[in-house]
Amino acid sequence: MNLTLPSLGWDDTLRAAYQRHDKRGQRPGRVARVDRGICTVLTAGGTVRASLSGRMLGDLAADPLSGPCAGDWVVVRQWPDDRTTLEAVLPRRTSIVRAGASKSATGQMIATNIDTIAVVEPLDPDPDPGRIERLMTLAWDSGATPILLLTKADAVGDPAALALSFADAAPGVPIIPVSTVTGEGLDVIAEHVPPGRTLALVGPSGAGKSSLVNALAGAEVMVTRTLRADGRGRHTTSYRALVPIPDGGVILDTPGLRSVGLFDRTPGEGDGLTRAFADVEDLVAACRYSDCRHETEPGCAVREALELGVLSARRYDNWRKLQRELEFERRRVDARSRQAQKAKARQRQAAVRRREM
Ligand SMILES: Nc1nc2c(ncn2[C@@H]2O[C@H](COP(=O)(O)OP(=O)(O)OP(=O)(O)O)[C@@H](O)[C@H]2O)c(=O)[nH]1
Ligand SMILES: [Zn+2]
Repeated sequence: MNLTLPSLGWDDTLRAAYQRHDKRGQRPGRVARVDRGICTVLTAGGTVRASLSGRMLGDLAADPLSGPCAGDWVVVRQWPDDRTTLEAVLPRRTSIVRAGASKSATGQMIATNIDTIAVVEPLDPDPDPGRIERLMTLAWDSGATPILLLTKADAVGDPAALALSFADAAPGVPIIPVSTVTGEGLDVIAEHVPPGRTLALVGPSGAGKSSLVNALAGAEVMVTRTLRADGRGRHTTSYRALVPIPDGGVILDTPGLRSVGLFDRTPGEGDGLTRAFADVEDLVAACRYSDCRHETEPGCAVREALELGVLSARRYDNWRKLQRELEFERRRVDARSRQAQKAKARQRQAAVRRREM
């Protein structure tokens, strides 16, 4: 099995974006991983390790999210002295950002250019619908198409019935019971990742993500052998980050992706929550008052659905909780960007004063 650029997702849009970078010594590639500023990039000519160009470093200082990240399509440049630098990041189709855990206002780019994002939840022990909803919010926000994988289907009596009972937690999303023991559902997952497409798995530790990656990759040994054949086999681990599915696309699997939480992609939008809770949003739209707080107001469609049991109290409570979390995150991000703006203004004033002296 050969890893070609098209099998990794290289297409006409990317080709067009690459055009202005198309010079001698430069070529496109896809980032498999980033370790302390060194990027492992898969190119048509093999795997290369690239450091950031001066301009990329400058861009990065101005906007931390502009830096290369696993999944990015990039331009690398080969220098006569055999150094390789990363010159540019091509436009991203989708991205997963983790809310800035500490100082940053912008958050951290975790993975990009994902087409299908699988929320992975085990059927055994009991699945947690709240966790599914949380990750669905993240999945919708990324711009990729979510699917829900209920793993360890072999460990429960009636996986199909169980899957149905979780339909509420993920409206509008394909729900696929899978087992790496019996192989159930693996072909269905593969259908969601045709050649050129990228799949990412998110879910709790122990949900069975590694087992799924191995089962989907199937021909893991073959991949390793191909790597050795091109003489650059020493970076085999890099392929753990972008794993090809035979006759299909690739799986992007990074440690960062495995531990994502909720985040706020674009301050002021929170679109993922709206989509993950499309049913609740529909109810809200049907409330008599547009500023309904769904407490004691007459004509409240949300309360009515709760009383009728159409909407579960659990799901409703989780929706409110995630809303509060996003609101908190948004305020935090706003405060940080205000601080950053003030700091910039002070720097500018100081510069002006220096010139005037
Ligand atoms: N019965 C059953 N067990 C499974 C299945 N898939 C995985 N397991 C078991 O579940 C455990 C966790 O599987 P992993 O694939 O390591 O889970 P993970 O999500 O990668 O966990 P992290 O690496 O911590 O993120 C292992 O003991 C697997 O053998 C399955 O389809 N059926
Ligand atoms: Zn209401």
